Amino acid sequence: MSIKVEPLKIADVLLVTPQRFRDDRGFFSQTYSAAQFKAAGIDADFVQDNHSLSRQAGTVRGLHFQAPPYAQAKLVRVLRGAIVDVAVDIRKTSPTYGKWVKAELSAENGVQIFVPRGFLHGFATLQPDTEIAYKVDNPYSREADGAVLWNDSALAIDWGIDAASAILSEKDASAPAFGSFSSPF
Ligand SMILES: Cc1cn([C@H]2C[C@H](O)[C@@H](COP(=O)(O)OP(=O)(O)O[C@H]3O[C@@H](C)C(=O)[C@@H](O)[C@H]3O)O2)c(=O)[nH]c1=O
Repeated sequence: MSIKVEPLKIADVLLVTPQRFRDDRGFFSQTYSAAQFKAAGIDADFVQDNHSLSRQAGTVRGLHFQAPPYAQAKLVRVLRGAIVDVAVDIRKTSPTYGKWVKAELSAENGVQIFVPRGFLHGFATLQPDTEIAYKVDNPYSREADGAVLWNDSALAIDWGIDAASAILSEKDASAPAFGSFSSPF
């Protein structure tokens, strides 16, 4: 059993692809192994697993963060359908502050993304009935939960969907602009 780990352009954000053992029945895959992630230098003690379903293609969830002491690293994968997953660097001392990376994750490709603490995170669904599962290394806190506007022109994220028909929660649709956001990291 092995995992392939590839840094994205912001090198702390990683694509992790676990091996799939295929046979006539389908496949088997270890989607998370503490020992292997540790050996690969991925440093997170996950404490909560999340699962969400987005009914319509073009649903956007994000851009989200939890402020310290509830900051969360996330390990995201797709169970059904496909997403474009985006991470924005909001570490104030980082040379890539305000820059983003993205990756396509699908049930088919089995690719996972590791998003460290200190990033905004969001995704857009590319297929109907897309389900994702993700691990986080700090519990949910309603008070620490925050958002930045997903399609802010200052961030200029290429989501690869039709922005005019994107489906958002009320909270995400009215999230503050990046320019008026003060990063807690
Ligand atoms: C994220 C979360 C939400 N909730 C509740 C709060 C609310 O009533 C309901 C829906 O919450 P939200 O609208 O924030 O769900 P959602 O928009 O799916 O939020 C998620 O988006 C992605 C992009 C992330 O990165 C996650 O960390 C999380 O922020 O679920 C929990 O109880 N625990 C949790 O961990």
